[in-house]
Amino acid sequence: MHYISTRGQAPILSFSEAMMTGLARDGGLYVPETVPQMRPDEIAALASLPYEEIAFRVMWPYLGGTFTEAEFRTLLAQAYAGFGHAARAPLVQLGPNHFLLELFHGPTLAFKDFAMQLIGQMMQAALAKSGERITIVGATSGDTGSAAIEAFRGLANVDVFILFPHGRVSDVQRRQMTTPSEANVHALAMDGDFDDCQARVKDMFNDFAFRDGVRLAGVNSINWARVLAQVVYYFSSAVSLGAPHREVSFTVPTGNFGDIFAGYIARQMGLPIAQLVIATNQNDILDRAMKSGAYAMDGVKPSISPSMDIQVSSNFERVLFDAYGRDGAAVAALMAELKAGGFKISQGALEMLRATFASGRCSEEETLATIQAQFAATGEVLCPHSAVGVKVAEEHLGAVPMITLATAHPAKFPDAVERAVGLRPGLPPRMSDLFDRDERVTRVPNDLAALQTLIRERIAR
Ligand SMILES: Cc1ncc(COP(=O)(O)O)c(C=O)c1O
Ligand SMILES: N[C@@H](CCOP(=O)(O)O)C(=O)O
Repeated sequence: MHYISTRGQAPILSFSEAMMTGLARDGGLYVPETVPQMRPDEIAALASLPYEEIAFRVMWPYLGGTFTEAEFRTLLAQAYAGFGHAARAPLVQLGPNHFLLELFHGPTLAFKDFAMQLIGQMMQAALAKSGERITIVGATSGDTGSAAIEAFRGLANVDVFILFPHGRVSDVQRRQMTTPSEANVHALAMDGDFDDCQARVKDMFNDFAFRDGVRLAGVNSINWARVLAQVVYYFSSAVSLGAPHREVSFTVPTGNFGDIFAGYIARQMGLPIAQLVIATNQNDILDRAMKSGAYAMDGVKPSISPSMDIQVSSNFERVLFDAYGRDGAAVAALMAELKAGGFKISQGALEMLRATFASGRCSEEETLATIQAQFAATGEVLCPHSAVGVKVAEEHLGAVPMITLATAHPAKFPDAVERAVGLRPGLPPRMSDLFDRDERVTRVPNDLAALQTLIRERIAR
């Protein structure tokens, strides 16, 4: 199994190399050279298996001998042992043909734990073999950062630096990042928005002297292993509703396009997915791009679903690579245009995208109204991101069962939930002292050189 860059100019890597590399050296993202297929009988056999076994069968063909079967099963068991629900990703019914996939039962209460807990295990195992030390630098709009810190805190051979946009994450998200006391955790509150944080991380990867000097690793969804781990719950939920004998559709609250790209990969592998619906908040660049064919930036507007306040949707590059017939030069040209504000998607590529994805947008008022309506109708308390998904899914309901991804626990966004339903969702008991813990955070400018100096100094200590 080999991994190639979406821009066509970087070395071809194995799975373990791609996992430890993060961004490709030509600035692109790694994708599998060919997508492994699962036959209908293999998919049917997943029904009623434990989540970890489904994960094993879905992911194993991608690993190319990085681990033995026994090693990988152990890593999976360790990754999901800390989840607060036996099913890991339970499905609840919202309506006659509408289901909610609860992805917030992991240690930091967001879907990021599914991949981050496993990457933590896989990277540790790889580092134990190589004896290396790495520096993880990640960008977050709130959830990736807390999940990464939880997965890597206290490890002897890893420093983890997380850039988050100052003042633009919820108090719970910020405290999840700033209260761990381990010396290898570095929470950095940066001036700017998430796109700025993500751009600085990519700049660090594109500065080879820095990248090689600190042995930079990435745990954002630029890392293929993140996407791969998220493919699993598309299979687990679809088979529980009758796939492969019955088609299902998914609606995915979308920002950086990683989660829905995982659904796209599940479809490529053979899972019968009728529709993949992109759901955006008021930062609706993806919905506009799907409707108009123009990917045009118009500034990030802070919202009550802050984790999706994103304009530079990193993984869109991965699907563009396929939409442009895997032409790396064409993708590189589009990404160069994006730096100047946007690009026009070619007619052929747009047709491919529209054949695969539908899209919709949810305003702030609609988000609040959806939280309220779902609570009244079903008792389910949605986080604002999941509410964006539910609202857009409702516009796409039909004969095929629809699964909407619930990406975070409502307690991570208590202000928005309280505005909608008048009650403040509580954190699980293990986090009940989150607001009593001391915070440790460094305020940093949106300045590459200053960030690099800080990182070099911290890891030299
Ligand atoms: C709670 C929540 N929902 C949805 C998203 C969007 O996911 P993606 O960036 O993979 O599209 C994010 C951030 O990524 C998130 O944190
Ligand atoms: N919403 C994310 C943004 C980063 O996305 P990633 O999937 O690329 O790590 C967050 O919560 O940080």
